[in-house]
Amino acid sequence: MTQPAALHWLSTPPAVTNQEMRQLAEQRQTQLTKPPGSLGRLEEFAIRLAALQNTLQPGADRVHIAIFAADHGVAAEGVSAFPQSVTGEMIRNFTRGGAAINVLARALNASLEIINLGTVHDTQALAHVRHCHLGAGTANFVHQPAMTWEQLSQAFQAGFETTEHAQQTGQQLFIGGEMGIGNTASATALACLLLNEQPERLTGRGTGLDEQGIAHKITIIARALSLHRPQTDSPLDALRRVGGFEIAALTGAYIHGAQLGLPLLIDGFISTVAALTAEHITPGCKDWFIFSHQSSELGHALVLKALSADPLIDLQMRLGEGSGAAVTLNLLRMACKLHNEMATFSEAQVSQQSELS
Ligand SMILES: O=C(O)c1ccc[n+]([C@@H]2O[C@H](COP(=O)([O-])O)[C@@H](O)[C@H]2O)c1
Ligand SMILES: Cc1cc2nc[nH]c2cc1C
Repeated sequence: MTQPAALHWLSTPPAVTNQEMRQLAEQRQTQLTKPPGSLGRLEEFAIRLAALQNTLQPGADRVHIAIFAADHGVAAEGVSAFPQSVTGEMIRNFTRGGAAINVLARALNASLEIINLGTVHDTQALAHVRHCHLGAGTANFVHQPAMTWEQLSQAFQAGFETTEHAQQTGQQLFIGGEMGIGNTASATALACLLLNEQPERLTGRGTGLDEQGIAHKITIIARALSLHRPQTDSPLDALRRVGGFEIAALTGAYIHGAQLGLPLLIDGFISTVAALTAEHITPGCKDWFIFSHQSSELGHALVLKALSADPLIDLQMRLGEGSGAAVTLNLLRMACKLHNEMATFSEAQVSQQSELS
């Protein structure tokens, strides 16, 4: 089977960012009571959000966080430091409020949604989880494509619905997160296909492999690439062959968010590979991405570079769950407050003239 007609929406171009609003916001920054440029990158964050939100009063108060979870067939190859059962166990933890992202979402007063795209252990009995069961995890991509076209299409649909709902409920910003044991192997293989890279340059520790574990993970990814590389004919096909359900759903959420003109705060390595995939499938999506942090996963720096991204912070985090993005939210909120609430030189009757001019 080839690409299903249900994916026709992927060819809708991303929304256009408002350059006039960007100029107005830049102008306002020069009028605020501070030496020009003295708020450093905070100035750029507010200017960027003003252009994306099409307003001189940008904000990041109404934020929706969606965590996409799924299992990976490639976990059978011993590519993670943790057993596959942890994906389902962490979904239960999310529903009980005990994971890092629960704590952050509460502290930030952000809404949090958990979507299970397909795990080995059934979580149907859990309340507060959106179930989109596409299978008991993906197939092992060392031997065959991870997904069928139908599964890929359904994962995209789950992502599409998530950003559609975020937009309809008036969110100012969207954070996508992921959880899935084995998904750094999947994201690494996908980045290798999209960027024509070798796995040695991108493969990292994930949840905590040692050097021997990393060497084995590289061998597994290299084997998968030798199977899929000659047959892969598009970024969408690359995602179907070596991606995961949650990576596909995130990619769909990003593409539709960009089409809607919803600013998207991108988390760590796996989320950035989904963002890269979105940009390869629907060029121009990256105008809507704000890269939150640089993860300590080896491949993240290279994938960020491929997107010409300069993330807000580097705290050497490597958790996933949207946690790095959530941690940067207060920076964006402060940037917006400063932009919106500081007095201008004329309002405060402060001399704007520099001695040098
Ligand atoms: O976001 C990151 O940069 C990141 C880096 C390494 C690991 N993770 C998380 O760890 C899990 C994948 O690690 P692994 O070793 O099982 O492939 C998955 O649940 C991710 O959310 C996340
Ligand atoms: C415990 C645990 C929590 C996580 N959250 C995201 N990925 C994870 C991986 C593990 C192993």
